[in-house]
Amino acid sequence: MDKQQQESRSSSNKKVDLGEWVKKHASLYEAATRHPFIESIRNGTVDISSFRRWLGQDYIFVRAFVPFVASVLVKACNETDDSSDMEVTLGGMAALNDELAWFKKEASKWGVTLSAIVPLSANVRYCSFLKSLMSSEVEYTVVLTAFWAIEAVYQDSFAYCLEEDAETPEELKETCYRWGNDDFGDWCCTLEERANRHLQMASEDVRKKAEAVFLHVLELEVEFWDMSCVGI
Ligand SMILES: Cc1ncc(CO)c(N)n1
Repeated sequence: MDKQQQESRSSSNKKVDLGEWVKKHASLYEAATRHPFIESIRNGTVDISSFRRWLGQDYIFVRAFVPFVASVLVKACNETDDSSDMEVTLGGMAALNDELAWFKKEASKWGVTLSAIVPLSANVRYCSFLKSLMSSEVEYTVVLTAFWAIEAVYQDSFAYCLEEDAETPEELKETCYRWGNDDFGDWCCTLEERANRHLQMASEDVRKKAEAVFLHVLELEVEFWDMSCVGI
């Protein structure tokens, strides 16, 4: 192998993984997972009208998330022959079925009328970003990265509200548990492993796109939390 070949081989073998990106962009990751809204749930000072706003808006988001996850599933089936990829995404789809039912139940508990919710602008922006990722032009590695980032932010944020020293109000624990539970944590780890595997094999160009999408998801998550606590 000549030097040039060696260099190109070593650059394609360069260790890239999502954990490295979390470290590299720690302040943005922290802004998305330790947002004042999440801190207010964790310390029990949460404004209930903010929580209700978040609940209604997130229901709209999850409805838009379903076709996005379906598009990831289609790409998994078309672009890889590894059945683990299909299975992890299919597991995510199944969980969304439960999640929509849960939103309806939770909304009635909090007196939120889901049919009357108008999406706020941060939500509209996030949903149109999801739509843009559904295009067949967007590589599987890139959408898998986005899928992981979207789920990981919720997992990390809500698990934080369930830590031993958290003072999360009893009536919000079920919500936190929905995303903060260990099974969902394990599933996110599996998704992360799948995404890492594809990132390792990807071209530099696709890795760059995946990193940009990761950052954009974090920004949109921060805006989504911001939207939930306007006016307090
Ligand atoms: C805004 C937002 N991000 C991530 C998730 C996780 O599913 C969600 N429900 N809502």
